[in-house]
Amino acid sequence: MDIIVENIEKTYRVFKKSPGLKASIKSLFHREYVNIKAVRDISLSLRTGEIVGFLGPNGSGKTTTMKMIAGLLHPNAGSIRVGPFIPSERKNPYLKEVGFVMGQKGQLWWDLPPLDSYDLLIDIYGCDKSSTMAYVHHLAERLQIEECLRQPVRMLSLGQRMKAELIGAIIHRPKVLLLDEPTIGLDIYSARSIRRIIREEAASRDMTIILSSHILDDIQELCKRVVIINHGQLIYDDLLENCYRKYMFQKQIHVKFNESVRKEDLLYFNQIKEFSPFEACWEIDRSDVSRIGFEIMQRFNIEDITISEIPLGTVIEYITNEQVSGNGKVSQSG
Ligand SMILES: Nc1ncnc2c1ncn2[C@@H]1O[C@H](COP(=O)(O)OP(=O)(O)OP(=O)(O)O)[C@@H](O)[C@H]1O
Repeated sequence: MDIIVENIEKTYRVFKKSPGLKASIKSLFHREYVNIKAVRDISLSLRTGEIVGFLGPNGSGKTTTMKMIAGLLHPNAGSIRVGPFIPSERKNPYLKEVGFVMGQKGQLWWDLPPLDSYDLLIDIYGCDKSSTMAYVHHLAERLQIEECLRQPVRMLSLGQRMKAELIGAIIHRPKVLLLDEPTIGLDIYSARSIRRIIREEAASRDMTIILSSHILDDIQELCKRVVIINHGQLIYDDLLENCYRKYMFQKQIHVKFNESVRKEDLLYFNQIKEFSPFEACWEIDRSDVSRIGFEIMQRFNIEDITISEIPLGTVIEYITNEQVSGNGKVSQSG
């Protein structure tokens, strides 16, 4: 199912109360509100089956945008269409096509075992009971949480709970999946198995997915395209490979020294990105890396040296800073 978002905006109206008893009493008679502009004029389109990564600092408006696409919030301006549906109308046929995982907030009932919640969800979505339960067990086996399905959710570990939440979010085989920090706080094995299921399920039915994550492995493993949101605005939209290409002409040289060094004594001073007396990191043009690496090794008493690509996190940081300072243009993937 395709998703077309045009010029959406969302402002929250929040009750403002100053601290103290006097202010509390005053607020009983005179309430003051402030407006928080969470999303300002975001436009975006996704083709059926596309998986797009949402990146951006905390509070930049990613969750708010996803909630509007899910139909949980109404935009103050602009429009959203998902396939033939307008999400904010919250019609049942749309709700049956969309799944939402919120890493910070579960949809499973806390005191019930996941199986009981799944039973209720099967009724709510009107799914066929036996084939859906077979699907649940198939997913649980692949996620290795079969033995957890009969324990109350509150007794599960974070990783087990997130896996159970993912099953709950896709139990009705939605065509659109919104994932907001699905691997937050998980160990690498749990995060990896969640990513594997998302990838396989997406491919098996051409699911359109928006994935918001601060875990860059999630983005690198699952998304071909990334969107960066900052202060409620979309500031970048392009293929992930183009993000890399933009900074591919450089590599990083990380050096650990055996003794303390002074920054001003180091070579290629203006290409140093990080420094502490025992460590330094340079960003150097690819063609100069071996020559400069060799010079550093000859000149200093070195414990360790590594040469690597610029990490995605750093690339994203550069792109965000560039867009904010007005040096770059928002890219648009076709
Ligand atoms: N229910 C709400 N009521 C009032 N303000 C809200 C509400 N939800 C979010 N906000 C505010 O809207 C802005 C955007 O928040 P949002 O949760 O969309 O950001 P985010 O990019 O998802 O952040 P994070 O990466 O931390 O999850 C923030 O300033 C936040 O404080």
